[in-house]
Amino acid sequence: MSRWVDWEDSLSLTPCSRVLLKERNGRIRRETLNSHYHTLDALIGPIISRRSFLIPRSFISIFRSRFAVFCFHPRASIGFRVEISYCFYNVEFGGASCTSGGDTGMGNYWIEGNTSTSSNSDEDDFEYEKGAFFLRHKARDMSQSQGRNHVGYEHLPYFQHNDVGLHYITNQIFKGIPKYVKIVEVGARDGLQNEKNIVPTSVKIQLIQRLISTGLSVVEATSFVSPKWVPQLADAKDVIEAFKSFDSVRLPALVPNMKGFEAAIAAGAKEIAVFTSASESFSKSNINCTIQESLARYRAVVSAATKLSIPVRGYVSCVIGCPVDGMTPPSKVAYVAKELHDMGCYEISLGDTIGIGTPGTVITMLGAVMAVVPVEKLAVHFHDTYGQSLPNILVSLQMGISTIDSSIAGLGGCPYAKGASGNVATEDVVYMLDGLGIKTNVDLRKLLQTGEFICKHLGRPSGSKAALAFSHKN
Ligand SMILES: CC(C)(COP(=O)([O-])OP(=O)([O-])OC[C@H]1O[C@@H](n2cnc3c(N)ncnc32)[C@H](O)[C@@H]1OP(=O)([O-])[O-])[C@@H](O)C(=O)NCCC(=O)NCCSC(=O)C[C@@](C)(O)CC(=O)[O-]
Repeated sequence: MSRWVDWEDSLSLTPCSRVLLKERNGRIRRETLNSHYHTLDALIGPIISRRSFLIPRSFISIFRSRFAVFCFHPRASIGFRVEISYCFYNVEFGGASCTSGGDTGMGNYWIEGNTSTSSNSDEDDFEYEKGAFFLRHKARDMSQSQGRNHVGYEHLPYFQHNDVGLHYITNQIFKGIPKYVKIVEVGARDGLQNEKNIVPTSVKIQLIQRLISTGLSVVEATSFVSPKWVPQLADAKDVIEAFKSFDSVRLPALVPNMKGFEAAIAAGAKEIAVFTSASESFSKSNINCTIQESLARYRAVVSAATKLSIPVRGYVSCVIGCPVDGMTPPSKVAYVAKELHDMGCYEISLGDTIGIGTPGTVITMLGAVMAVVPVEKLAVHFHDTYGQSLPNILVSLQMGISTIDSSIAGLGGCPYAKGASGNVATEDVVYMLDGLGIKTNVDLRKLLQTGEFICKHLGRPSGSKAALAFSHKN
């Protein structure tokens, strides 16, 4: 009752499956899985990574060796045997050898536990029934509704490469990168606020619905700012009201003062964001007050929100530089971030509003902020003016940041920041994170379809490089 399978074959081991690890010296170690594994490389990588005897170089040599893996059904002691001839993407690390613990490089693995066929049906389904909306779809229904020219994305080889083992591999180089990243989608607010032509409220609502359906857990919905300053978001009340009874996803709204806060609460907002700057000139041009005045305003807003148990996110703009004041001292960013943190903001998003940051300047800025605000309370918010967003995100991940703001199709820009271009595209961020083996719970395929949807409405190509590349392949 055994069969041979290739190492690329689907495995689908569930949490609590037990793995017996047999070393060449005959010693058997028992491991209990704490995650799902669908491929052997995903399984073996994390197991090895937990073992103190392993160093990265020996990891490579292990993967060049042959493995025998036996999988047993838990209730019957029968199973299948897997023999893996592992060539690690042709990567050669010359002279690699195992060190302490000795002889594990040619080890065998025996696996016992639940082997089950995996079902993707959960991923394909999305279903919600709340407030003014009633949606009950399969993802493909949504795709069909986008018309004949809709890009399918189903057959892209990319989608086969997302697994946990990848994180183990990338973590060898990018030490300490998080296993999970929370993406804060800002397309419906930051993405649209700069649009000249007013986007119909129904389109904004549809955009938010689609963004939710991709798996995003935070979708910034709108701003309760002066409609004279930002006419595009004058329908904030209608947008928030449409999602009044949504509980599963967080839909924060920006507020610049108490007036905005009260309007947001009246409309049914369950989370808000306040925004200030590390540059005096930008503060003046964006919210018509000094940094200190804005902080005083926000203390009142955060205090009122806290009484209602409304979480408040804080933004600091111009964390690298300002079009008027020039480069921003990192100490100034740290000061403003700490003020927001101390007044009760649960998370501080650091915005490179005009997108001039490079990994070098980002490291310096983050270093200063992390000295005064815990890293788990920080998010990064990059605009892609100089094409530096992804390297900036990568370096932020290495520094321990695990919350990233991004905008569908790379939409965006601040109307009060000359030279500010679009935000980093969510599609590009998810593509990179997937490629690093970092979990986001976001379905790239649905994201691409959502980007296509909004770009069609805006009548322009996507600002996402990944979206453009995928659409050319179809
Ligand atoms: C802050 C204000 C209101 C001050 O604007 P002001 O003109 O100094 O305010 P005011 O108190 O003198 O009031 C003037 C008028 O605005 C009204 N007003 C006053 N407050 C509100 C309100 N909340 N909602 C609606 N209306 C409001 C108020 O009632 C009055 O109406 P009037 O009597 O003339 O008819 C204005 O400057 C403003 O709305 N600014 C917002 C600008 C903005 O939205 N910028 C983009 C967001 S920030 C960003 O994009 C950066 C970020 C977050 O993404 C991160 C990054 O990339 O860096």
